[in-house]
Amino acid sequence: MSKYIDRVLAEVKEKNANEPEFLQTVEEVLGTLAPIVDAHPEYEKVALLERMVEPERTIEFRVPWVDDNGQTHVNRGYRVQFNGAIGPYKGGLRFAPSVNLSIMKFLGFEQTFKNSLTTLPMGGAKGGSDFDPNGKSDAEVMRFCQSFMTELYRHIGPDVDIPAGDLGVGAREIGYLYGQYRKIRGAFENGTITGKGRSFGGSVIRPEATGYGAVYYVEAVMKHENDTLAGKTVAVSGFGNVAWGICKKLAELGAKAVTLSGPDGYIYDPDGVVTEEKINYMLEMRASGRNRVQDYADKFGVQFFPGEKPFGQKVDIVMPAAMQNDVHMAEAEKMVANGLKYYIEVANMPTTNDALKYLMSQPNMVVAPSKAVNAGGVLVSGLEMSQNSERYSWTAEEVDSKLHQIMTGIHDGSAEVAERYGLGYNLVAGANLVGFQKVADAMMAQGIAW
Ligand SMILES: NC(=O)C1=CN([C@@H]2O[C@H](COP(=O)(O)OP(=O)(O)OC[C@H]3O[C@@H](n4cnc5c(N)ncnc54)[C@H](O)[C@@H]3O)[C@@H](O)[C@H]2O)C=CC1
Ligand SMILES: O=C(O)CCC(=O)C(=O)O
Repeated sequence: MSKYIDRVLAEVKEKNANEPEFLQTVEEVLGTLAPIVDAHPEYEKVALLERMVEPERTIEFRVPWVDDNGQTHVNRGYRVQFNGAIGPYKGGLRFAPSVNLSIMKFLGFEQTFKNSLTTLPMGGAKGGSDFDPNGKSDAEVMRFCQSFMTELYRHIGPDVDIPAGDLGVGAREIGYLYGQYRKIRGAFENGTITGKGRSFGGSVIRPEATGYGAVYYVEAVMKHENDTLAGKTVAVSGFGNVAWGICKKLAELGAKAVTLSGPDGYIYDPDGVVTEEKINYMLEMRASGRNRVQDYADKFGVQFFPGEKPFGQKVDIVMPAAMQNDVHMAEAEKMVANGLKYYIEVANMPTTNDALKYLMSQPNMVVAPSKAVNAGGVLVSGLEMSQNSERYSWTAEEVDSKLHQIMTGIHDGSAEVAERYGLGYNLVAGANLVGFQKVADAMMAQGIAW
């Protein structure tokens, strides 16, 4: 690794010692950038990396709300506007008790390179709150969203910053957030939020986009490996929005997800989550707010493994699609022992750095990085922004074909750049190098404005 990268990493560790998730992603990304950074000694003089690891702006605010019993609660809200060099800030909002500044910064940093990979003009941001929508009534979620937006609105706009959903924020929350934004702004400025309902400017395929995009990426991997998706078994974790899109597209293409998971454990369904009834039931489980995957096992009479993760099942493909750091060394060792060939990250940073390195060191394993694999969500959000600007809606075929084409391009572009730098079929390094280069070029061209 270059001396410059080493120095910046050491400084980041010192400055952000209490932000483990942020340090983890910075270490992972910077650890792959030497081929470009070494070829550009001019980066050091203008402190390009030092600027890239510091958010342009971090907003932290109080979110008071009243529950159904009249009791007031206070949560903490965040928006981290990480890097706006290639476009307005763009990235989702996460509502989960685990949300803190470290998690917001890791997600904003990742989002910057992911958005660059999509080829669309979007900078990187992330936001959210330590509010847990699970177990809350609709009215409580609405009051929370209204209070959250009452502060957030002054920091966002169609050319400034465009939030969307992420973990814990789906169509319902986006509706409430946009309703309050419209009220405060006094204008139908729907290009400020994506993931909206169809009746007020949402794009077709946005709910499915992250999962569909991930499967399109897997198709491109299969093509590279002279293999096919049809007939493959897949271990999926999570049962939320992204897992749902994955299951739908896999079923359509003749493969099957055989596991789903939640905080309570995982289910194993040997027939696959392939029928319309099972796939639709995932939506019901998510909407119930119970956050329990055991309900699937009870309804369809399949095995439930309480307190366990699904990664030890012998399958053809593993796709973690729930939380960060779901896969540690113990899970990685099980996958290797099972002879797994395809490890496809979907959730943001689902793998610890030591487990990721271990998996990447296996000669017969293909490892695909989340910032490329899950880019379909923000990509269709970008297409939603285009449609809102045009005041026009594209058809499902138009959106889906753009999604398919760009996801294939993300895979092929990452593979090509990794080969060019002599790294072989290294999709992790390839994605980082492609994502970084565009942001670096834009920052260099814009001077030391930030
Ligand atoms: N929604 C989107 O468009 C995008 C989401 N992502 C990432 O994909 C992942 C999943 O997001 P969504 O499906 O949107 O969220 P979601 O809120 O719809 O679902 C999250 C899932 O994770 C499960 N989960 C929560 N805590 C868990 C735990 N401790 N152990 C195991 N499972 C747990 C929940 O039960 C739920 O099934 C997240 O990492 C998110 O950042 C990435 C790109 C876009
Ligand atoms: O659609 C978006 O803007 C957000 C997507 C997102 O949060 C992500 O890519 O992690």
